[in-house]
Amino acid sequence: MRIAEIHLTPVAIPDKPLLNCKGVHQPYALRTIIEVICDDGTTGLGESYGSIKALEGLRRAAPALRGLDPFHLHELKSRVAAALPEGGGINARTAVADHKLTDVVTSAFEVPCMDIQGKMLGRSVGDLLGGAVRETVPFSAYLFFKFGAHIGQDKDEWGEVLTPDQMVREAKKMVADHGFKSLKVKGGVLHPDLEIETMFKLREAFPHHPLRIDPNGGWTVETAIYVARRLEGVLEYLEDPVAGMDAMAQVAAATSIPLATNMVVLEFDQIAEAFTKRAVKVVLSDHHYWGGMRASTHLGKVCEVLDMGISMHSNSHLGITLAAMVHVASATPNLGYDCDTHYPWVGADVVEGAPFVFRDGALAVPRGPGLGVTLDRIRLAELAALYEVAGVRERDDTLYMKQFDPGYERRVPRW
Ligand SMILES: O=C([O-])C(=O)C[C@H](O)[C@@H](O)C(=O)[O-]
Ligand SMILES: [Mg+2]
Repeated sequence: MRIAEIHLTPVAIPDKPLLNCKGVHQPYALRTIIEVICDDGTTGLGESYGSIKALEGLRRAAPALRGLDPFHLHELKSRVAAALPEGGGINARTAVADHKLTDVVTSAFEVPCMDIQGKMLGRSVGDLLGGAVRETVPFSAYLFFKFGAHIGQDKDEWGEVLTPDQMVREAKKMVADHGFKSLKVKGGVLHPDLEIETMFKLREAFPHHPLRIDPNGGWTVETAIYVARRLEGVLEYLEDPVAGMDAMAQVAAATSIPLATNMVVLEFDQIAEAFTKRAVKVVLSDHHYWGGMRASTHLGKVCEVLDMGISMHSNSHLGITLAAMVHVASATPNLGYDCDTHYPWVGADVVEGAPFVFRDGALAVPRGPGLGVTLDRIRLAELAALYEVAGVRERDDTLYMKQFDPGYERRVPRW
């Protein structure tokens, strides 16, 4: 059995005007849907970034994968590395949010290859990753401050969320809709004192929910230490309060709150430094840039050995990604925190039916062979058509923010 064909379909998904320290989400988030078809007709599904750089990498690598045995995942990586242009090779960082293009592209094709393997064997991807150690995977509510509406559109169902009380209202809706048992706030948006007040109000409204805040490196070391001192005993972890490993180490030394990251530890080479400098206590995995689903479970093992915790990062995504995330989470024994997901913010999908319904904040691990999801061609065609008219080709939260506030400047740190 060999790979015969690969189809790459960029899609646009309607998104909400969610705020972060760089700006605001555009009306559409971009993804690429990947279909890998073997010579016997077995098809594997994947989902990755939709940026120009990622698409370019996927398009370059795809022809080099023809003839590959879908079980040969080491060869997959070497073929991908060889197919990417110099500078996009194994050691080069890229515009894909600073991730190695080789890892991004390898991962994008590893998922459909493992979907194919599972379909051939009649086993789930979780089984191929060592077997699920849990039948359901818990997620946290991913809470955002947000504008009430996109430019030129009517107010969305969530309305404006720009105050601590409005955030509590958003959290109540998220929890009522999906039953989440922990709460993550995207911070770095309002003045830190208001974000501290937000966390206290969430604590009051949800006395038993673990809480986290993630300003994406948007605070100075001084601000981060100030916030951490105020929130001692309130947070389960503080995610990327500051930018850079040394700054993280400075903050870590000043607080007992564990620091988590998806910004300073993005690849295996960075773990030793984070460990030595005691900069990070919890690493957020993400199969899209850690090199795939298998690599993500290996990351779990490394964290276990180093006595670090492991959690899971997300970006705006659809159901194929969610299936992969759930399988990885199910097969990572030491995953000790509820995973992130943007899924509740996305009002569309490309998979058939509604396979992902949160119960008590958790998703059942799909049982079907492979990933356990089926492509809905009508939905795929709709989102592919949306990509053509969306007018968005790159994520640029700052550029879009300038449409709301022409004087807005991106500053890191912001506060
Ligand atoms: O944990 C994180 O850093 C993220 O989820 C990154 C995302 O890009 C988030 O900041 C967003 O969607 O605005
Ligand atoms: Mg983060």
